[in-house]
Amino acid sequence: MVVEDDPALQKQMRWAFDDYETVLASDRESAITQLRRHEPPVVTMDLGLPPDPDGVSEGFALLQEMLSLAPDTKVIVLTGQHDRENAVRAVGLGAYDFFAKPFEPELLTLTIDRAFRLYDLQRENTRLKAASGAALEGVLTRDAGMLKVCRTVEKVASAHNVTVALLGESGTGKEVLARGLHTLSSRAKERFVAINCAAIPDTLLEAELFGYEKGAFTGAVKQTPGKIETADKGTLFLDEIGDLPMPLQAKLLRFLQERVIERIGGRSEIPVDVRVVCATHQNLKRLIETGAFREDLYYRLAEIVIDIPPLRDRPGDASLLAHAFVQRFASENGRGTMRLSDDAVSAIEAHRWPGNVRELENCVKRAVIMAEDNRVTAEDLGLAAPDEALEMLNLRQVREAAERAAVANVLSRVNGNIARAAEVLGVSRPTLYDLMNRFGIKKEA
Ligand SMILES: Nc1ncnc2c1ncn2[C@@H]1O[C@H](COP(=O)(O)OP(=O)(O)OP(=O)(O)O)[C@@H](O)[C@H]1O
Repeated sequence: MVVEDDPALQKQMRWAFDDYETVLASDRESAITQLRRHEPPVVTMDLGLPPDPDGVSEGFALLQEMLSLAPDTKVIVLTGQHDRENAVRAVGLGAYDFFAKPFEPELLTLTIDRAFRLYDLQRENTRLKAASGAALEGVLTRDAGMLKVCRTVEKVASAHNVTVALLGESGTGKEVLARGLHTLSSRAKERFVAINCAAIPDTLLEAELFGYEKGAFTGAVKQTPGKIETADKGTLFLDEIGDLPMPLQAKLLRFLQERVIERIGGRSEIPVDVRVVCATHQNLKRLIETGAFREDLYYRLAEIVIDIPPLRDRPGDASLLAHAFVQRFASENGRGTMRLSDDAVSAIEAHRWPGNVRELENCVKRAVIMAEDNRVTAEDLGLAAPDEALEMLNLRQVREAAERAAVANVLSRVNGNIARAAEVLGVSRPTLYDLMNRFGIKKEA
């Protein structure tokens, strides 16, 4: 798409880019309409657009609107000569590149070619990721919320000193994500050391975390480094951090501030370089209110907070995971190929899974052993088969329901304005009328 308000220049650009299919727009409104309708991979845009052709306010407003509607679009901003400031600002906002006017068409074409290539590669990458089902090593999901969590983990991984708090119900995959984070980080070659603060008695936890010198207490027969020290250069995963007793909270806070530890009974300070990832199913904010968790420690631990959705809020994931677990346990148990019956899949999708992925994993493990033949039924899983027939869920029906909801929603938001609704939905007015007819939606309703 070429966004340019000067008709002569518009024509010249269309001619210069005749290798591409080009759509034109001359102001913000028409550009957004075209963006919605054609989803152009690459956009060139002038910053000076009416009603502010000599300023940049309209151009920047359009740039931001386009990138929030279609973040993958590669936008090349055309600026005035020597207008470095606006060029840098545009790239800072997410523009792909900038070019000073007047431009040489051959040079701009090279940049456009590159933008197309990048767009295609990113598309392919997204497609491959979706196809393999592996959003992050060890993490299976197709749910948008969970995929977003994975993207956040990927981003945070490269900031190798930032502490991360993973919050979510039991069994949602906090440890899997912590391991994924470690594997993607520059610390991947070093150790990933996990410790469950709830599983170790308070009296032993300090020794476990900080280590001890020989003779520090009865039974301390030899010098022993703690988990923090063992994780040096790597990642320390503190699971169930909400269960850390108060005195140890103070000690952990001191470590996070100073980055040195002292073993129990030791005299020297040992510097340790670790990234700390912690997790809990508890509500830390509430623990802080009741005085059970230190607020200052929370802010040290939770530089980045990642909320993990429970399995019941990830539509489709339960059956995706169940199919994968069936394959894994069938081959581990030497049962060849096994599959889930239709009623089993329906029952899995209908169940609420209070214990999340762990509960599902255990349920499938047991069912694979219990199954009479190579089919795992709802009964093997110990779940009631819901009445809902599988045929109810065909794609056409789902698509139609989604289309109907979108049309109705947009129409009510634009107060029945057909032209505006068609624009937002990226369809022509006749198409919108067809859709309304088909779904029996009235303009006024
Ligand atoms: N998205 C996923 N894909 C594949 N396996 C998963 C996924 N999420 C969790 N699992 C598996 O489910 C089990 C529980 O996951 P994990 O131990 O990471 O949960 P958790 O949130 O740390 O649980 P807890 O709070 O009880 O410690 C593990 O066996 C893990 O391998």
